[in-house]
Amino acid sequence: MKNRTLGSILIVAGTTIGAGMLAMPLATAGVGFGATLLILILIWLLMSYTALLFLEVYQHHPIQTGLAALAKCYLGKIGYGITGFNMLFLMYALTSAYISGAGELIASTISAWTGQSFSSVGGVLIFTLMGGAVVCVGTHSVDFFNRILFSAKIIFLILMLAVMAPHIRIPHLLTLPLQQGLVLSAIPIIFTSFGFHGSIPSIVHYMGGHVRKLRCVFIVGSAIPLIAYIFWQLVTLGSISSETFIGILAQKTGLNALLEAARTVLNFSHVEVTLHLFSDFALVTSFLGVALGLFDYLADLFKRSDTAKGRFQTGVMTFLPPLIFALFYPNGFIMALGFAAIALAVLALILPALMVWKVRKIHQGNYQVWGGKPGLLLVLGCGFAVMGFQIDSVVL
Ligand SMILES: N[C@@H](Cc1ccccc1)C(=O)O
Repeated sequence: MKNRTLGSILIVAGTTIGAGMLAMPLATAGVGFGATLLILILIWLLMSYTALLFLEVYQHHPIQTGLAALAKCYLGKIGYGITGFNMLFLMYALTSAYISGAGELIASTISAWTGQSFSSVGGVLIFTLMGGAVVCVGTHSVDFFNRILFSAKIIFLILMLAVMAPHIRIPHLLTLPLQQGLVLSAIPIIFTSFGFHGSIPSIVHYMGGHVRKLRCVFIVGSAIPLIAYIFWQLVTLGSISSETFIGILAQKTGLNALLEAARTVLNFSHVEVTLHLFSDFALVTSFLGVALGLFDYLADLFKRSDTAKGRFQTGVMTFLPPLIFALFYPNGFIMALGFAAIALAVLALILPALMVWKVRKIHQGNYQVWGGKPGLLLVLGCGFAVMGFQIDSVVL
């Protein structure tokens, strides 16, 4: 059983650390390290708190119950519909982000190899065909690739932090926030980076619903990304001055801006290569997990058969909408991660707060998360605030 606890902690940390992390320095370039650190800690507290709220709900249900079924039980048909819609929206937005991010990386690699500029449209098509094929072939192939890539992601994360650490310059970390607006628009991206809540049902199931162990899994599993993100922000904001970063962001967008900043400032090829490889692994592992979830969800929703023809049809439904998004918005990586925050705010904040509100009226459970009604109201308020910040940054 001990192994399962450790395994679950790693699943939580592994699902959380992903492509959102790559967008973080781009979103916080003008925010300054101090403010970023505060936001990271607050969002971690919020996200681990709501994972515990889900646990409080689960103690009254069989461990195989899914999120939508829980919502139906406490929030009726409307709650069920809203949850299902937001799950789809979240998975589509994330898959779109991963496809456009990976397309950019592939295009920049091919350009560097051939010495000729290769458009990100080509990169997007190559990635969708390859990644889509792996997912359509089935869960076994995803599991196989994921194990290797997951280990590579963690190794390269540590390696990348180590090679970038000597380049930290303290004055860069002391820069104060430039504009309040930048802080607000960075929040949805950081928020998405702490998301893992879609995996809560499978982890509760895997751990047999053991509340004490699951508490540890969610707290420790989400604290590992917090530590990784703090170091990541230290090395990126510490080695690249915010003026340089903003200057580069004005010319280039998305992931290429991050790589370009590393190239101009750090000027060491091994740093750039490590950063590039980490980005590849982070994108691909996030993509496989989320795209497989979306594929299975659609297959179930539209009752597609498990034959080659049925899987092909589901594959088209899974990948065509994100592909169209990535083709229309070649630099849509950050934009799509921001949109994901809207659906995640519903699923990871508003939904658990409302469910626990109802649960406490109906049942007398053994396990009750600390904080009472003010805690739940605060979570609800944060949910609407995150949605508001994202909508605001799109509209302005
Ligand atoms: N945290 C993930 C995104 C994610 C959000 C919600 C659920 C699952 C995954 C990332 O950074 O890529």
